[in-house]
Amino acid sequence: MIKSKGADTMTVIKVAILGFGTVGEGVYRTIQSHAEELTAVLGKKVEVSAVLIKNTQKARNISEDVLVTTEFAEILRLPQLDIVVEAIVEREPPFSFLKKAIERGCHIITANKEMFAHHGEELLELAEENNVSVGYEATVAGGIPVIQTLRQLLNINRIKQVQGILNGTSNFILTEMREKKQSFEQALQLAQENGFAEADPTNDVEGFDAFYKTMILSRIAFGEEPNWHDVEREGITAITSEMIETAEKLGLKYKHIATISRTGDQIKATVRPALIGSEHPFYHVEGVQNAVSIQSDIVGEITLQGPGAGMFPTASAVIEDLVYVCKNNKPALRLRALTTN
Ligand SMILES: NC(=O)C1=CN([C@@H]2O[C@H](COP(=O)(O)OP(=O)(O)OC[C@H]3O[C@@H](n4cnc5c(N)ncnc54)[C@H](OP(=O)(O)O)[C@@H]3O)[C@@H](O)[C@H]2O)C=CC1
Ligand SMILES: N[C@@H](CC=O)C(=O)O
Repeated sequence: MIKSKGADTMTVIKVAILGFGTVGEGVYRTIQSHAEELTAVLGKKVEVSAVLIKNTQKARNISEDVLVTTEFAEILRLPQLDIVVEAIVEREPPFSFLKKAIERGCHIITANKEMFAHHGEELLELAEENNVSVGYEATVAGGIPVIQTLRQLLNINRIKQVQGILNGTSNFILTEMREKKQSFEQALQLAQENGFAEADPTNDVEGFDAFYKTMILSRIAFGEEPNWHDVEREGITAITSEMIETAEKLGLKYKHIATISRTGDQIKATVRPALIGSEHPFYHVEGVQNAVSIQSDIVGEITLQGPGAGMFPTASAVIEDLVYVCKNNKPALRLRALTTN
């Protein structure tokens, strides 16, 4: 049993969740299911005060004392608001919402990699000016704590290369096609039913989702991104069942792999399918699992693996960010400065 302080002497951390789909609902449920742990770690109770939605016709299982609204302005008018968690889709309106939240003095946490790849720098700068923190662990590799690993635990190591399976939907589809002989369409449908794929799965299967995640990782690992136009990006739509079967007979597997490396002052990245053999660290990474392999000068190679999408793995990343932003009540960490090899 976790010991917590007396509830009545405690102040409360008030949270708004923007979006109540797979991720938003997962965060809401996790704040409820892990209330005791949150209170023990933070010394304060965490309470969801408001949820932003779009469609008022959907039935939702949300407590009656939570403000459920389609108007972000209503959330901003709440008398106390400490953290805004964003789990919406696309760049706008999420970017505008988060800017307003920062200006109101809230810490922000986002799972929205498309928005963050485009506007992360602006949000980090604004957060610094407003003395609040930004959590974005859920933008890359679902439940794997790769951002905090790079940001907090590999500060002195000079990173040479980061490689990853960064899209859970693509890895899930390729695995289903190989192991269960499912068609691409059947596997995609299953990925959607499981909440892995985006509502519009184009970004997943055409490699854009992995591309955005790669650019976010590049900023953290190398302090900069390659020119987006120079990055070779390809999804998995050209891979047929026949190609997968032929590869399997040769002991090979198709995996969708992102690679970022630095040679001298140049950052290079590719996001594309690759045929790999059993010697590759990603050969046994199957289904919705993601993996990230980091090569750096002191430690050598580290590979992190875990669920790359889905309700609770993503909620895990958000909830750990919640603790991070509360404990680091100071300007957001600047991204890693470029070091020379
Ligand atoms: N699914 C996953 O495994 C992961 C997703 N992500 C990212 O998290 C974000 C959310 O993903 P996910 O939960 O899967 O998406 P969903 O499609 O399941 O949910 C999106 C939610 O956003 C709400 N919404 C959409 N537009 C607006 C708007 N203009 N104003 C208010 N609410 C809006 C929807 O409202 P309504 O319910 O009313 O329709 C819905 O509740 C995305 O950016 C995604 O890329 C990151 C990691 C993993
Ligand atoms: N649609 C994404 C969700 C997590 O980022 C994926 O499949 O990886």
